[in-house]
Amino acid sequence: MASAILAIDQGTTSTRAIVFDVSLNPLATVQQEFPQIYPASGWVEHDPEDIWTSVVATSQAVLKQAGLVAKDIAAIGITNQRETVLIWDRATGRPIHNAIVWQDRRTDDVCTVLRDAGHEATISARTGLLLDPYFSATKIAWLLDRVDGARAAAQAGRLAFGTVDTFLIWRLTGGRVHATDATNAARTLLFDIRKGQWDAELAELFRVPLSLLPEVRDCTGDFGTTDVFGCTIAIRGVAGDQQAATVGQGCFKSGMMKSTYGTGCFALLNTGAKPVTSRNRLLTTIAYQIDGQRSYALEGAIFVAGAAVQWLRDGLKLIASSADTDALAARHDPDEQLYLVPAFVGLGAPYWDAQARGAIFGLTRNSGAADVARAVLESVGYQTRDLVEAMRADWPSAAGTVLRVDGGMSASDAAMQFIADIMDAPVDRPKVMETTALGAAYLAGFAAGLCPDLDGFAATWQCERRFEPQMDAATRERKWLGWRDAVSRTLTRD
Ligand SMILES: Nc1ncnc2c1ncn2[C@@H]1O[C@H](COP(=O)(O)OP(=O)(O)O)[C@@H](O)[C@H]1O
Ligand SMILES: O=P(O)(O)OC[C@H](O)CO
Repeated sequence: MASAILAIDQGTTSTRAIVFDVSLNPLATVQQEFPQIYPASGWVEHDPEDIWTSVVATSQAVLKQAGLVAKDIAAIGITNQRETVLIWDRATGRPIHNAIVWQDRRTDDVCTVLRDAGHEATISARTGLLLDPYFSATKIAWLLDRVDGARAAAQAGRLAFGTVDTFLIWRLTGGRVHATDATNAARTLLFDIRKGQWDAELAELFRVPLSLLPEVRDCTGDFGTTDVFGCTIAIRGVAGDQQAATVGQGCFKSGMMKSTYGTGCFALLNTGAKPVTSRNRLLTTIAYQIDGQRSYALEGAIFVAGAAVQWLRDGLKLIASSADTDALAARHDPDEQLYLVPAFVGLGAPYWDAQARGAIFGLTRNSGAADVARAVLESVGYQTRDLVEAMRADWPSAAGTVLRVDGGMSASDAAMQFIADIMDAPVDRPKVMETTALGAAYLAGFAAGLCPDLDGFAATWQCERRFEPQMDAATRERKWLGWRDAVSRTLTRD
């Protein structure tokens, strides 16, 4: 009898496949990085075939590593980098262009035009999002306008759009299923998060034909079956990666919050069955949808967290591996106070300034590599506090909330300690750090009738380490004011 669940976590810089047993213990993990393509300043693309081959290769390898075969897999869960746009030919399955990645800023001018025309309030009220190139809609229109013949082909119904989940489902099912889940749909700027359906007026405003869009299902929906791995396996769980991490962290009660430190950093605060409108430029999003019931979250999205560590490694070549960051930063001079504002692709929440660019402040002749590394780690803490302050202002009952952390960069003890220090609040790191994949596996396992209900699953969450705040109040305040000043100097608009 099938006794395991395969989670596919298709992230921004790498794809992971993880096999869990039905008690949701991880049995094996295989990870593969794939190339980032930077065709112009502020542009970021992925080759869809790199995404696809990395998914197939890691899934096959993880089965082998766990000593399993395809018929041992009861269900597949898929979780993915969100907002990233793919368009493909329905007849051939061939993408018409590289994927335009969520970090890509090429459609900033379109967003400015729409904002100046006064559309942002309506768009925000319906989608919970803001007019920023981060989201999918303007990227879809860019592809339709810039790829030869694409708009005509779309109008003739020959093309399909999808975020990465949808593309993978299409490929895995051999083109039989064109579907997404509500959490991914909620990131497109085309989805009414209160009604739970595509919004025809927004589709017209963004010039996206409705015929391109996938069907929207529950996170625990039926997404068809795949024969790619040697026998027929059901795809039963789908969620955007930040929402999957919210599930994997067991943040099901209103007031619970998680923050994931991968390429970027995304904090989600569960606000329950009713969407909360932010007055502080946070996003309102769908946390998960099960049996047609939506739970909502306030989200703070930061574009650069671990990506700044990658910059230390690949750009500045100060470290050989991301894991070396803490050791280098530990050698920093406490009298040096550098601030790195990592606005490499603009700034996300709560600033939303696509034109801002990164800067380092406070350099002296004594500043060295260790000080820069320390500034990278601290930048993640400052940005987290930016988000949490905005959340507390929007939703005062968030005040006593403990932050549950995960993602590749949560392995950095120094970064996690600094987050606790600068927020003056405890930070909990779970035993299972692969919470994104765990969330996808749980959704698939629950849908397949193998896993307990939400409360039963939440009760299994275990803390690996709690980081308690240790910084004195005066230092915290001084550092915080320095960060606010540094950010204000990088902003290009109020
Ligand atoms: N020990 C570490 N210290 C600091 N950063 C780390 C560490 N390990 C991984 N990272 C960073 O975490 C990020 C990868 O996290 P991951 O969750 O895999 O991201 P994504 O899903 O966005 O691809 C990379 O940017 C990497 O530099
Ligand atoms: O792939 P990650 O973990 O960097 O997450 C990316 C987010 O989903 C973008 O919104």
